Amino acid sequence: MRTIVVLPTYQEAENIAGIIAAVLASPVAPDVLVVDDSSPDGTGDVVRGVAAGLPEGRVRLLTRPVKEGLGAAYRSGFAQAVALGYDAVVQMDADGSHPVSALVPMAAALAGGADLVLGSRYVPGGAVDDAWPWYRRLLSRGGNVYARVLLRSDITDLTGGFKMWRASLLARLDLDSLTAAGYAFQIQTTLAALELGARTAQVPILFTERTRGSSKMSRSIVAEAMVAVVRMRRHGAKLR
Ligand SMILES: Nc1nc2c(ncn2[C@@H]2O[C@H](COP(=O)(O)OP(=O)(O)O[C@H]3O[C@H](CO)[C@@H](O)[C@H](O)[C@@H]3O)[C@@H](O)[C@H]2O)c(=O)[nH]1
Repeated sequence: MRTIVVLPTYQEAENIAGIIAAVLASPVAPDVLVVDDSSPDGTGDVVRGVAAGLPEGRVRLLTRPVKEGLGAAYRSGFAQAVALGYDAVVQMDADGSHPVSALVPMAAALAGGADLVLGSRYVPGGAVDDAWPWYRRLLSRGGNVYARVLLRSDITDLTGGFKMWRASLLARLDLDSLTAAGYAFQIQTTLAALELGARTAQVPILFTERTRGSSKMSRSIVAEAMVAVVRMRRHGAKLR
């Protein structure tokens, strides 16, 4: 199953070479597409240097002119991944927070018939490491309970950012209508998949706090998610 891992980056120059190497070494043998919002720290240059030393197509870089949020980066990356004809598309953070080892059980779940496999911190065997600040744990847990109750979903980690998509499902999403800029995009895309009748599976993951660089989480991202979930409850994933 031809797989590509989409890595959104903003200021990940310290992390990106290591995460690319770990992904390429996975038994799933994925290619990589980095979606960089013109990071001023030279993330794009690091990616170009890594790609130059590899066979054509193993590592690709999609450069976007300005920082527009996680959702916009994934919309661009997913569209390109689908257009390139891959069978499976993975989304994950580029800071080492998501375990590359989970790609193997995720791929197995997809091969077993799931259309969307979510790496979950909140199923048996899943966890968040102690280094994650307490307020982030509280925000993550609270945000998931809030979203699950309002959206009546049994998906345990709606806000998580580590997922493997069957490309044919991703191609059916009207990505342009899923306009959340920040992390609400994670909830929005999973809800859109459920609205399409997607078969889902959850794989336990250990989420580990990044050791280099900084989170892009912000109050505006949290506020957007709070409002977006209420609108999704009323209108569905497309917010209208
Ligand atoms: N291209 C681009 N990439 C971005 C942007 N904002 C963040 N990213 C990238 O998205 C990934 C996650 O960003 P972080 O800022 O490190 O996320 P976090 O605080 O660790 O939040 C985690 O938890 C959220 C809620 O559970 C998740 O939604 C999120 O994906 C991530 O796993 C990183 O690779 C980061 O470079 C952006 O505006 N543009």
